Amino acid sequence: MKDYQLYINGEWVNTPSGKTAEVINPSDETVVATVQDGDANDAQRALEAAESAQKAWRKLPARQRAEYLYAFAAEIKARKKELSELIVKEQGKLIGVAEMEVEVTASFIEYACEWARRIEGDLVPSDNENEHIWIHKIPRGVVVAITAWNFPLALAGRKIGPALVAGNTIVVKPTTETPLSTLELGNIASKVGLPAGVLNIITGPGREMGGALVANPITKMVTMTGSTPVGQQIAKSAAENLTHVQLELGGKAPFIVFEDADIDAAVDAALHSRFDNCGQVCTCNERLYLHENIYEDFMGKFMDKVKAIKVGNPMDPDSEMGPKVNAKELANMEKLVKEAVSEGATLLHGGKRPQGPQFEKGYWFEPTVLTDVEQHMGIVHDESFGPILPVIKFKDFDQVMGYANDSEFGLAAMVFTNDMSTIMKCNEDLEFGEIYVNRGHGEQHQGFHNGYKLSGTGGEDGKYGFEQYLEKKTFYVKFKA
Ligand SMILES: NC(=O)C1=CN([C@@H]2O[C@H](COP(=O)(O)OP(=O)(O)OC[C@H]3O[C@@H](n4cnc5c(N)ncnc54)[C@H](OP(=O)(O)O)[C@@H]3O)[C@@H](O)[C@H]2O)C=CC1
Ligand SMILES: O=C(O)[C@@H](O)[C@@H]1OC[C@H](O)[C@H]1O
Repeated sequence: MKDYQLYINGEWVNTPSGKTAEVINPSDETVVATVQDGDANDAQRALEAAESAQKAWRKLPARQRAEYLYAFAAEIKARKKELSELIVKEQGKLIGVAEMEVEVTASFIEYACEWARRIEGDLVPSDNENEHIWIHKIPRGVVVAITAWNFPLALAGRKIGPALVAGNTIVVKPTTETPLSTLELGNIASKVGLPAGVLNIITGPGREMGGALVANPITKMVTMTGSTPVGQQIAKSAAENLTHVQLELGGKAPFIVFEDADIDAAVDAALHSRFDNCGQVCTCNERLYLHENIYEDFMGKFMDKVKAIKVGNPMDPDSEMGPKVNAKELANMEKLVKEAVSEGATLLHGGKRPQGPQFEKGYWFEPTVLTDVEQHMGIVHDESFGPILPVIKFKDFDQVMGYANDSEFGLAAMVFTNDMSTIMKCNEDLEFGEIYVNRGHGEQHQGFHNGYKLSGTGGEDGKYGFEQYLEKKTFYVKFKA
């Protein structure tokens, strides 16, 4: 079993307290590895290393910074087998999906590298004679990245790439649940010769270490992916130094199937957008709205597929759904189902740990479908972030728009219809940052992953996500007295 350390200033070091934390395999509750249980002092050390390294890193031509990151991405791909198996062990993701996650991590970084020659400012005419206005794009300084457990490596790459290409340096604090694949990026940084201090990776409890990273005046930007309550805490703390924040938080995506939809396509998309990665994706189909005239047809086809989902060992290529990430999340699944039934919902399928000796250990939960659900019920408003799907009938466009927007979240929505007028009205009326039409969820790097309301602020990916990592500096240049 490996005992990981902190990666600070290009070296592997222990936290002075000597405290460690265990990382548990969600499939069988065995200990995968230990990590340092770091604290605020380690946060300070990492921030100082990043601050010192940024002075030289920012002076490199962006193209040279990108060369380092292209090599970094290539090494991630070269270690695909090791990294994907580590992701399965720490998070319980299916091996095939973990392999995709490794590819996506490299791809996030390669996409960021494409911006190296596109960090463009403005040359603006002045109202004064013999004067120019120059607006430069410059790096912010030291970035703190705090990540969640559902795509641990990809979420880290999504932030490391743009942060470093833009000329910042970074301190990454992965979640305590799934830190291992992110820590391996320290070995990759050393392998490709990334200058010491440019990338730092530290582990420790979010409240203490994460809180210390956010509150420190060395930190010039915090980019965080995680829950809304923690994101709100980070925003409050960052306000003390007016630190720039980029928050990707919770969601409660509606999946709306209109009467004229392609039912077979909608069934397939609704299934994968709910149950892939055991429902642990921020843009998951968290509530299914079906027009009353296609309800029976849709549900007949949909339930056949739900019942056929093979829950099992994520290392088995035939498995179609693995476990929840930890005991706390599993308990929350059981709580949400119990509450929904007590409010009058019908448990149509699932709702409990699957039967069998292979499921006695681990955090297993069956694919679950709830019907006879009313819009006021808690399951329609509280994010499950797991394999639970409430289903609601609707009569017309206005009713379902009201249902969909009746949420404190505004990250993603999915809509199935072949009517262009309906699509355009959805574009007008839906209060979500990311809308998928006639397909399931799944962002692309050149888009913009942007949450409204309590789903976040700032957004990431694409041109607008890259811009978050840059500050502007304006010069008024009088070139003749
Ligand atoms: N919008 C998006 O793109 C995504 C959103 N999410 C959301 O994340 C949630 C699940 O992920 P989960 O990891 O449980 O989220 P959490 O909010 O619990 O944790 C996210 C990160 O924040 C850290 N943290 C916790 N408290 C603080 C604090 N006070 N200050 C600074 N950092 C802190 C955690 O550290 P530690 O774990 O060590 O406590 C972790 O690294 C779901 O709500 C899901 O919707 C998930 C993925 C993508
Ligand atoms: O954060 C999420 O859950 C999604 O944005 C997910 O993270 C990395 C993958 O590329 C996305 O599907």
